[in-house]
Amino acid sequence: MVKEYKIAVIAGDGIGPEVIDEGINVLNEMAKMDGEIAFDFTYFPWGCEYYAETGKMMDDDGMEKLKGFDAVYLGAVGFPGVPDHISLWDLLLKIRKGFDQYINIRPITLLNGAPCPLEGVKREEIDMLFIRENSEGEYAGAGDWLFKGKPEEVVLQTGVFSRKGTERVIRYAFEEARKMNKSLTSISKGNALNYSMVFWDQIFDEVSKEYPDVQTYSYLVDAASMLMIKDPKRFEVVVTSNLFGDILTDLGAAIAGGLGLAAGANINPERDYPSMFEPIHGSAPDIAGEGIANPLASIWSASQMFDYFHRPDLGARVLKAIEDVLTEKEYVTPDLGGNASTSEVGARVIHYLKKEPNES
Ligand SMILES: NC(=O)c1ccc[n+]([C@@H]2O[C@H](COP(=O)([O-])OP(=O)(O)OC[C@H]3O[C@@H](n4cnc5c(N)ncnc54)[C@H](O)[C@@H]3O)[C@@H](O)[C@H]2O)c1
Ligand SMILES: O=C(O)C[C@@H](O)C(=O)O
Ligand SMILES: [K+]
Ligand SMILES: [Mn+2]
Repeated sequence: MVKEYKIAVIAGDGIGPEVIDEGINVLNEMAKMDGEIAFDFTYFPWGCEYYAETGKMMDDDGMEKLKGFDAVYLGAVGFPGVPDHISLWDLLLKIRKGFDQYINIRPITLLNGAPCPLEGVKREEIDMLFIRENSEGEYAGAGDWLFKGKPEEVVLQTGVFSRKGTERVIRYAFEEARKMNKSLTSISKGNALNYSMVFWDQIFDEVSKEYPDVQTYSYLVDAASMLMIKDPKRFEVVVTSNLFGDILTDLGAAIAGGLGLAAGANINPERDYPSMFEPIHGSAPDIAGEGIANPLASIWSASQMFDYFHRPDLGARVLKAIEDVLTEKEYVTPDLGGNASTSEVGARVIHYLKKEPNES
């Protein structure tokens, strides 16, 4: 019996559609080769162009439309002409929050063949799994803008850390660390953020008592960003807040091959709502339309989708094909020092996917 998964595709803006096309080719090819699963893709034209035409980033009943899907596959949102806070809040954050995708899984792993700007670091020393809080914190959208335009103008942006929200992401991270037999590092800022991060640290301590078998570390975010460069092997599973996780995973991407190689999964662990898979990069307006965007991050997020659908064997095969392409180096995009196009890289991944089971 073939199991069919219904995927909502929001390719979005800029390089989004370019990289998503390649990810979809990989998903289809892998499914075809496996024979036991299949995908049914439905495309939604939402994003900044849609906004320019309709004044909306997505349809009013957009969330209702997405609800019945097994997953969302997203490219990127945001483009010059639409304020970034509108494109982010009316589409990406709306989905993350509306579908309670409170876990953001971002692997920072230096694959074979991927370039690393750090000297003297062994490949296996960069292998982290970031678990970013994805529903509240600094991104709660709580605040105010008072006396707009007046001399006494004041803005407030309030971090919201609920006990439920903080506990569930920390507990999720402990479970992952236990499963993987790895240490867990919490990254916070309890010295300056005297409410939110003192609370975060307290919850981390509380939950850690339930996991005496998991080795823990705790760093302030400023020191952590330095240590990720100077001594990346310290970090295995990492749990951190929404904003810190956003920043540190771009930093992580930089030491693990760049943004063109960094994938992320927005997960609703209870599976009450669809989860969403996307490269962590944005729409890259500076290279959009040139056909040179690196599709490997979006293909890696397709691999995360296989993991999520209980087929880690297929996820691992996709990742292996990405590594084959990186190791060969002949078909990589300019960000990785090559001159291949987006579609050439996608085709090369499929070439290796087809080869793998028998020949490697
Ligand atoms: N999740 C998302 O959809 C998301 C994430 C980040 C930024 N954004 C939005 O994207 C827009 C651009 O933001 P930005 O420039 O700060 O970040 P960005 O990630 O789009 O680009 C940063 C730099 O990395 C390069 N880059 C990114 N992805 C690449 C790829 N796959 N291949 C090769 N090079 C790549 C870009 O060319 C650019 O030089 C903004 O509107 C922003 O709000 C969206
Ligand atoms: O979460 C965000 O701020 C949007 C984007 O920067 C991301 O990392 O997904
Ligand atoms: K993205
Ligand atoms: Mn980001």
